[in-house]
Amino acid sequence: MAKKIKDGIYWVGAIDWDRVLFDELVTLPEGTSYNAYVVLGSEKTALIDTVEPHKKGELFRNLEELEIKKIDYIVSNHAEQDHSGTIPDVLEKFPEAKVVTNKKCRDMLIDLLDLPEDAFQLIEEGEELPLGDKTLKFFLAPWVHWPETMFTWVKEDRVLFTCDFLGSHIATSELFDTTDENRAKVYLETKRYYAEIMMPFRNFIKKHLKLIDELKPEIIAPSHGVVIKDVEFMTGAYKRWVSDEVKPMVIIPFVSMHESTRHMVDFLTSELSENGIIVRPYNLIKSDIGNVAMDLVDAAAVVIASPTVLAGAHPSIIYFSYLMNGLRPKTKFISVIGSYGWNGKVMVKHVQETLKNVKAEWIEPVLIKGLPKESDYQKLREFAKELSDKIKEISN
Ligand SMILES: Cc1cc2nc3c(=O)[nH]c(=O)nc-3n(C[C@H](O)[C@H](O)[C@H](O)COP(=O)(O)O)c2cc1C
Repeated sequence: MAKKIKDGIYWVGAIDWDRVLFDELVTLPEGTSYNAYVVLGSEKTALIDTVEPHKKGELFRNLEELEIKKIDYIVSNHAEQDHSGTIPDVLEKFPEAKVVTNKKCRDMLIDLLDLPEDAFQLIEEGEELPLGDKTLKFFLAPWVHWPETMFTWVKEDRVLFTCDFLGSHIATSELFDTTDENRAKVYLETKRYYAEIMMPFRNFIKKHLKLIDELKPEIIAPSHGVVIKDVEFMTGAYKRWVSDEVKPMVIIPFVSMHESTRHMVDFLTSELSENGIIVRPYNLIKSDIGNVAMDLVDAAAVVIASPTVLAGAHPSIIYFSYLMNGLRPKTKFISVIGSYGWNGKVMVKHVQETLKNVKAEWIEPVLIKGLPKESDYQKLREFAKELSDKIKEISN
């Protein structure tokens, strides 16, 4: 069902209620949506992005419901197929339409969708495209996810289409973020989206949050999840996430085969809490990596806890470390603890090599042979004290 955002601006996307995994990587506890929009000017009609190809039927039904007979422009804000994948079908149905995007996005769409070069109309940063009584304006937003991403602004209505930026994976029949049912979910799922997708680009995002402050949109319409009316609340949350500030919190992602490392984790957890630090131990065998990523957004420290396995760290620890290395959180301190049978140093080296892009201060690891004994607990107590003091120092 098409949904009205403002006069002449409609949501025409699709809701994927039971999708559980995105990019074969990211879990979707709330499903997701692919938000396409139409902007009906007095002279021209623009479609803003499309939907995942398996949902194209819903997009076409929504266009029919609005009795759209002609599409002049298909604006592509981002080349990824969950937004662009139905462009070839739209072009087939509306052959007179031009795909409007920047040069980089055009080149990517040609590669990803095998579109012909003459299907495109290129725009530059700040260029305007008149639709009659409405005008589109384009802002390039390179690396606000991919290198070709851009935003589309409807000047007269103060609506900003930001594609993945400020989006959230939520399937809901409610269009806006303003219902009580949506509010709680929106904050959480927008943070999850930031953690899993946007965190590596936090320095680029800072610049584009400033652009949003300048534009002062009434409505932000991203390409996943709900349409945002409470712009200040959501950009305020994003500003905190991309800032250099951290919470006095330690995440302990851990694996333990025979409980030795787990005893270390339990002891460290209680020591750190006694020192007034928030602690989140995550058993990686049972945890949703998205929840861990959400805490990576603002935790001051990460202590990775692993037994030595096959002359390295446990594979689940390496999976996590690899993701953390790619997500590049603002974590200030990092360390490793764990139990070994005959050589624990190889485990530490394995983790450190995997985390080479994380720019945090390394705290001396604590390695224990077999089960922790009283002298080992003393080492962990000292480790907890050192870490807590460092965190408190930067929190004041
Ligand atoms: C499959 C397997 C492989 C292991 N490989 C190593 C190894 O390469 N080097 C080592 O020092 N210990 C190795 N160990 C011994 C464990 O590191 C040791 O038992 C440790 O205390 C286990 O910690 P946990 O109780 O937290 O699982 C291995 C143990 C298992 C079960």
